[in-house]
Amino acid sequence: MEPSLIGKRLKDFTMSYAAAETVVPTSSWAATNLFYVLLVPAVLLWYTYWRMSRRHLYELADKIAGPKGLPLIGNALEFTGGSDEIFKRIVKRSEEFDESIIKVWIGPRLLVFLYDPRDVELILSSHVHIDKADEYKFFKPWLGDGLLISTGQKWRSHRKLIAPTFHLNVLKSFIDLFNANSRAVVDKLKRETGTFDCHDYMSECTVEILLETAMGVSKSTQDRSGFEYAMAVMKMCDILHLRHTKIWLRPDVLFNFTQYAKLQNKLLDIIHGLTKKVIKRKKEEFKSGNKPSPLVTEYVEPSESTKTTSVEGLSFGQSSGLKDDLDVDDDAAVGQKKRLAFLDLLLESAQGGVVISDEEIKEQVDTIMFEGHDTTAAGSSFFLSAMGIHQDIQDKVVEELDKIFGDSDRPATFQDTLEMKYLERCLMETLRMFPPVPIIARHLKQDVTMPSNGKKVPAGSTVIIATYKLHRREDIYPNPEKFDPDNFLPERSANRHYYAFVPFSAGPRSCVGRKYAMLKLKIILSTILRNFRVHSDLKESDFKLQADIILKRAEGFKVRLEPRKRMAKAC
Ligand code: HEM
Repeated sequence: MEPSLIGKRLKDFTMSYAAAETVVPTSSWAATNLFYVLLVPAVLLWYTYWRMSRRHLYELADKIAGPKGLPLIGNALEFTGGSDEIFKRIVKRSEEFDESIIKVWIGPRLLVFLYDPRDVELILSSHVHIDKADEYKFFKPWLGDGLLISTGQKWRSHRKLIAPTFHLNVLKSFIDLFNANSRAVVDKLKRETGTFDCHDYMSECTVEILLETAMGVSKSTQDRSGFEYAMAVMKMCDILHLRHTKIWLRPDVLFNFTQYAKLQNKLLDIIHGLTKKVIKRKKEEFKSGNKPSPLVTEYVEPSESTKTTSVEGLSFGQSSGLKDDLDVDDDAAVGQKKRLAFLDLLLESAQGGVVISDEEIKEQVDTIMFEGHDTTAAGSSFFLSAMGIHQDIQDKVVEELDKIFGDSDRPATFQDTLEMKYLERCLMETLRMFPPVPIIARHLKQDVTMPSNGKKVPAGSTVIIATYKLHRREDIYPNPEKFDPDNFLPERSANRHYYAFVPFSAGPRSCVGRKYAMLKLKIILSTILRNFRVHSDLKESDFKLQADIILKRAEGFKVRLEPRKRMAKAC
């Protein structure tokens, strides 16, 4: 090619390139503009459609009292600050309203708080409103589809399988282990000379008891992982609470970019590490031919197939008029009935892979380990705090214990726990004032008219049973801020609405560990009080309460112990 021709082509190319350079930005600018011009009406259209599809929800919500919110974010700003500040603010804000049904918007989510026993009964006793609220989904990476979260047929069949493993006859067989662990914690507490946080001890002790009883892992094979596990659970609850209250942490796409997601993964490694280890160990025992032996073998008469299993005069943490599947032995099978501990039963059921899969076992073990330890650790720590404050009440508990045990250092029997009537009232009063699970949330699939004021709570909303508020209603508990165990005298309880006291929830989704918790707590707490006088430098009004899923004292459960003259011998 001639150089002049090459030069011309090059010139043409440079010119057309330069022209293209000016054309492309112009067309891309136009395309971008067009995109935005179309996007804005599309978003507006979608928003209008979304609002219209929720018109019914807004109409009914408008009729429910509640604090005024801001556009788009609603009342989300009420949930800023530390956990204790949020708790205090929400309780205070609720006092501004006379009504016992209060709405709150967190962004587009409508939450309706209930604290009238009639409304609480309608929700908790229902077999329809059993779906857990969307807020529970943050538990999924941890608890999977365990009993706490699952719903429908899966929940029903697993509940039927698991509830009998907390039957009273099974619990009675745990008494020796409850006693041995209670004495072990007393030994550890002897190290404390000044003020300390008793929650750490209660946490470790309840994890160890759960491992030995429900999971059937003997003490000799346990290691320090129990304490590490308990601490990891506490931090996990902090993260879940953050996701409940901070609107921007709710979507996974945003959460996964935060440091909390990284921390959550680390904590889950510790938590699942323990549960996997427990299951593996049990499976190996199974394989080596060491089949689980039944804890008890009962003979069930044909006529007794629907007998109740409650004990006269003992309500196990709920109003004595209430009954749930833990009170009714509705197994139709007659003849010999072998009762297995929780994990033994799950593994045996899984042998054929029909009733429950390996993954489901893991989910249930995670659920029982969490629900079974953090709640009782908080309950027992609040009890000790209350005893430290009310020396006169503590004296009465000890007087009762002296009557039962005299000078003896013997371990407690089941019969002894039945006689701990005053201690039980103190425990119930603790659970009234400081319910370890301060709220219970359900998702409504249909509109529900509340009996207390006839208002309709719309389908699609989250109803929250505000147990903490319900338990402090002045019209039900005169002087509700006062720690008064006599609130649970039979004559006072008899005049109260059954659903005015629901620390363990109630109805079909009540706590499966209710009887286990009450029995275990009576043995641990009586053993501690037989050995120590508890002191507290703070009053209840000084407590900084926070509700990171489980109700806690933000400043820690600070108490002091003074050895009693007569010390129970350690086993
Ligand atoms: C003081 C101790 C305890 C308290 C206050 C307590 C309270 C509660 C409450 C309020 C619920 C209902 C939660 C909801 O619906 O969101 C619940 C459910 C549950 N609790 Fe407990 N709990 C305690 C101890 C235990 C123990 C010791 C275990 C097991 C060993 C346990 C296992 C469960 C399970 C599996 C559920 C889910 C039941 C279902 O949905 O069918 N809890 N508990």
